[in-house]
Amino acid sequence: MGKVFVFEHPLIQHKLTYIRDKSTGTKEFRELVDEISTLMAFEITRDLPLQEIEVETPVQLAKTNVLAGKKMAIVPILRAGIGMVDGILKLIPAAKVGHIGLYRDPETLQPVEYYFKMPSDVQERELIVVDPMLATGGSAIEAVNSLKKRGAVKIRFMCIIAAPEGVEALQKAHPDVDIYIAALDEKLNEKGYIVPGLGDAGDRLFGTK
Ligand SMILES: O=P(O)(O)OC[C@H]1O[C@H](OP(=O)(O)OP(=O)(O)O)[C@H](O)[C@@H]1O
Ligand SMILES: O=c1cc[nH]c(=O)[nH]1
Ligand SMILES: [Mg+2]
Repeated sequence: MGKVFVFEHPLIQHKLTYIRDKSTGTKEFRELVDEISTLMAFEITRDLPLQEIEVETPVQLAKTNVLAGKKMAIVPILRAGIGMVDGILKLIPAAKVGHIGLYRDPETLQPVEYYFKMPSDVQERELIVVDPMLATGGSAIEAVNSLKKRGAVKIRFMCIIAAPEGVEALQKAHPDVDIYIAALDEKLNEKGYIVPGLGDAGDRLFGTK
């Protein structure tokens, strides 16, 4: 079963409060999503492998660590996932970026894929699929299905707010995928929105409502 990590860092929790607030406008919402994504990237990279090298300090030779150069890619689910990419790239600047276009049909809540473009070596990369919202889990499950179809094997999923229903569904469909969350909310409402949530992440990021 995939592990679930909830990032309870005070800075993340503080910023989350302001993206939930309906009076927060597009500019500030976008900036906060960017900042939260950077903070989450700091937490998610805790297990990156290191290798020991030697450098000469002004005093003497020191054995010290550098990143071992893991191949990574960030995979935003369009549209809303785009809002998380730059914040993550600030900490992992060499990561490649693949895009999956998916929208959730408002009636059926089923995901509809309209775009897919990955780095050519996707099979070798460690992938972090990102989307601010994990609601029913349909979009995340479909995104991971599409990646696995192209041979991806190392996949993690990172979102800002998740509903318990979505976490359970994603764990069941893809038990090999660990899930990283800033806030695990109460439930879904009858329209499939996360409660209390923050509303429609894509609309709030891009000002389309
Ligand atoms: O877990 P689910 O029930 O599938 O819902 C979550 C999905 O819904 C939202 O996207 P939306 O369909 O609104 O598309 P958008 O990003 O273009 O606004 C959100 O960004 C997720 O991708
Ligand atoms: O609460 C929700 C659920 C799905 N998608 C969103 O953007 N928000
Ligand atoms: Mg949306």
